[in-house]
Amino acid sequence: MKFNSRNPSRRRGTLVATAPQSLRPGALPTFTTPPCAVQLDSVSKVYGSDRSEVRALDGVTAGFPRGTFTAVMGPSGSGKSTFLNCAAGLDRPTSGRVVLGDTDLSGRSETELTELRRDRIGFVFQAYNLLGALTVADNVTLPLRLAEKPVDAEQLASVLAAVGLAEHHDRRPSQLSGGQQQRVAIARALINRPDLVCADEPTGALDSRNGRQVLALLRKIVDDLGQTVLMVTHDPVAAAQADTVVFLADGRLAGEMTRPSVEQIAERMTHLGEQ
Ligand SMILES: Nc1ncnc2c1ncn2[C@@H]1O[C@H](COP(=O)(O)OP(=O)(O)OP(=O)(O)O)[C@@H](O)[C@H]1O
Repeated sequence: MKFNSRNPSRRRGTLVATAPQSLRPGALPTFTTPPCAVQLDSVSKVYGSDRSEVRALDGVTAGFPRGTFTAVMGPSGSGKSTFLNCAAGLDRPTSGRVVLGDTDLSGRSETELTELRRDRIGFVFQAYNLLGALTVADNVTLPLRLAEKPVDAEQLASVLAAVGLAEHHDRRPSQLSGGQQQRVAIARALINRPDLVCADEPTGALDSRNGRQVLALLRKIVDDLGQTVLMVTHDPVAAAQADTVVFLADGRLAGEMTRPSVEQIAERMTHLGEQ
């Protein structure tokens, strides 16, 4: 397959290294399982000011090794979307830094961040965000065309085959089920062979059968293609597909679990909600 495996071995065990908080300025924490697709180093995000200030993230340090699948969970308002948005360069931390591969995102211009996101990060959203006027093939190759890169027919075919949509090349999104549309979105996220795939509630709009298929596909792109997936979810069933589940509470890391069961995740969430 041209869409090549970079990490066929499925990694388990400690995924997120929560480094000591007392880092010397400018130093990245030492992670036990390098290299990381993305690292957050003492990242805080504050919205508003003075009395309306909200500290959405509070000194979060975490690293996500390449070829791993991580779910981010926490109560509503705990900072999950802010965490994902900072990791993906969609939002700028108020302090701390985010390093994508070996690229520090701090101080980058909006244009540079836009290009980094376009070229190196794949996004999958709850609402699919496909363009209804375009065919499946044109939706999938849009990131390439926006970057003025050539569209390689073989690459397109292999990505569509990887998500099980080879037959639906010329269909419009309205001619597909919700699950199929989300698989188109995943193919679009993969077309650039990104360093990181960020998924925000990717099964939130799907019934359980389609949701299971999408989760199995996210698992497959990690196991077979060596992709790195960071997924925000409220759903313990979805999170149980991940190698590691990271919990947030009040903008801070509140622990992690390695290959937990649905029941273990649900129980942990119940206790987080009580805090
Ligand atoms: N643009 C913004 N302006 C002001 N406050 C914000 C903004 N975005 C998020 N917040 C606040 O930051 C905190 C964290 O929000 P965030 O959306 O990251 O949480 P979440 O865990 O993803 O929540 P949910 O599960 O409900 O989607 C919340 O208190 C939220 O109200």
